[in-house]
Amino acid sequence: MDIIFGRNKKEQLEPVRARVTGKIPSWLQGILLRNGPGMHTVGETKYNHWFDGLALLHSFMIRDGEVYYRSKYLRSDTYNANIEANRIVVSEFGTMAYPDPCKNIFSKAFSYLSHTIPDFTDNCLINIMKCGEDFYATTETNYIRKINPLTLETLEKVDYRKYVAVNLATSHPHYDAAGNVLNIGTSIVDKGKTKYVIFKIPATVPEDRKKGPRPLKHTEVFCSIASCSLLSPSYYHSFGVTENYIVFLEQPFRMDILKMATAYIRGVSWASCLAFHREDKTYIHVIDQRTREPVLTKFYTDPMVVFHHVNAYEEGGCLLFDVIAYEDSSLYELFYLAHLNKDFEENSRLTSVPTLKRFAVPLHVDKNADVGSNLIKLVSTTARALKEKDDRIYCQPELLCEGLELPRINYAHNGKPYRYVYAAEVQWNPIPTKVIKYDLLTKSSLSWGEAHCWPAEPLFVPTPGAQDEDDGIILSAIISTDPQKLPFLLVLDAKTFTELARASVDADMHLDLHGLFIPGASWDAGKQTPARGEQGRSVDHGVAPRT
Ligand SMILES: CC1=C(/C=C/C(C)=C/C=C/C(C)=C/C=O)C(C)(C)CCC1
Ligand SMILES: [Fe+2]
Repeated sequence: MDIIFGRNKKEQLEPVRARVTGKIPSWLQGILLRNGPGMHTVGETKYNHWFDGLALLHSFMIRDGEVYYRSKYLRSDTYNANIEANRIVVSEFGTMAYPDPCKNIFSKAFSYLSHTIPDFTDNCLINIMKCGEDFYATTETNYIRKINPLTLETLEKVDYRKYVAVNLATSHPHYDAAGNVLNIGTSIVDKGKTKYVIFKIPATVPEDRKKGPRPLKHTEVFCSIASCSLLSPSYYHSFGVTENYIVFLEQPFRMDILKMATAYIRGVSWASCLAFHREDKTYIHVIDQRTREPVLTKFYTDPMVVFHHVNAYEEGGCLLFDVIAYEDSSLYELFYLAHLNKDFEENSRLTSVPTLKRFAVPLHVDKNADVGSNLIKLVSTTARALKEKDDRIYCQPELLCEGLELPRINYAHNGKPYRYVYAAEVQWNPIPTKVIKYDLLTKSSLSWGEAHCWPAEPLFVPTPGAQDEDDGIILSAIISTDPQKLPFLLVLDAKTFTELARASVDADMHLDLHGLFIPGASWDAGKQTPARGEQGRSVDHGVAPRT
């Protein structure tokens, strides 16, 4: 596993042509752009956690049946400072770093104090976000980094706090049909309050106002939700939207702000300030997009940890939402590199298996309904919502499928009824071995897997003019631990899950996290410039909004 997690990856600055076997559909033209951690050692220093690794962007440019690959480390301030010092000098999720070991006692004390309100990292390693015509590498702090999607060059550093009062924001924004971005972040003890702030970044802005980081300047707060606790807000990684609602889970996996404020002095990581409170509940917040107000009914469920929402939609007066849920926070524990690299099989067992669960929330609660009655009358789900005596509603999910993570859907169905989930198959071990397609209607699945192959998140790209939800292809970057096998871009028929093609790349590819597909875009492999003037003309976020 050291090959996958331990070793620093070499960037591939010059585009390298892949060896294609099979046939890539001729309509598939564009760039698959992805992000993930690629470097875990700087000089003599090592990160502790896989999510700490320095962001390595990579892209597969697909044109006329050919594929070109390139990769480049994000030149974040964090990357530059580390490389210059030849050691880790910026703290990440699982690693607390000390920039100035030789300073005298006074400057050390000052450094401690200035870290009380920490300046987080700009090592944006999780995902790629599209705002208007611009692309950003993202993590979960207040920083995002603009990038050139064609050359993978790092551009300006953007501090969300300039536009909206958030200290943290997710790497999983949603996009509406016009390409407007909807995201959620946490505002920590601002004016005596801790809240979750839902904000919107418009895809387009009026001509005369096009100055600065354009769409971001026009960010607006959509709605705020007060945190249950001032000093221990929930940690969350994503949220859900339907046509008219937003669903946000305030889960009992919480950040302890006082612990965070003293973490630097105590020499512990940010990760050690997160804890799962198995004695607490998970609160389900539902926001009406039309009024921009939270629905007043109190919905809750059992304690759980959710990283990825899959989809949400409305049916028969109910809001249904599907998530990958865990019974504890063991997933984050397992990604400590010490667990991943030694005795992999033994040390990397999850104590709870990721499970696809469907929740149903009644949108109109009958005040006269009996206490204990189930308010969900849908035939399509066994999920229940039980009325309690204080008018609170306890939601019991339907268990749909076990052993999957990194879910994606046909994004044209985001917020709407849907049938298929594409995901990586994981069982008791967090590293995916297969790509799967789960059919929510028939509760059956199809899968692709190969010995010594480790697939990344599968991404769905629709066939032009597609009729069926699964009319398209699946793209996944596969790395291999077989020294005889090169890493490759896998192209599957989304309907049948048969392999259409693979494009093997002679490069040091990393296991990545998330990304998107930019249809139509292409760079000239030789000149490294956009070809056909189609740069970022439209985008699929796994994929839909055509702006
Ligand atoms: C640096 C930093 C953070 C980073 C979190 C990261 C990097 C999370 C990655 C999560 C992933 C990849 C989940 C996949 O399911 C926090 C805790 C937000 C806050 C403190 C500073
Ligand atoms: Fe994620």
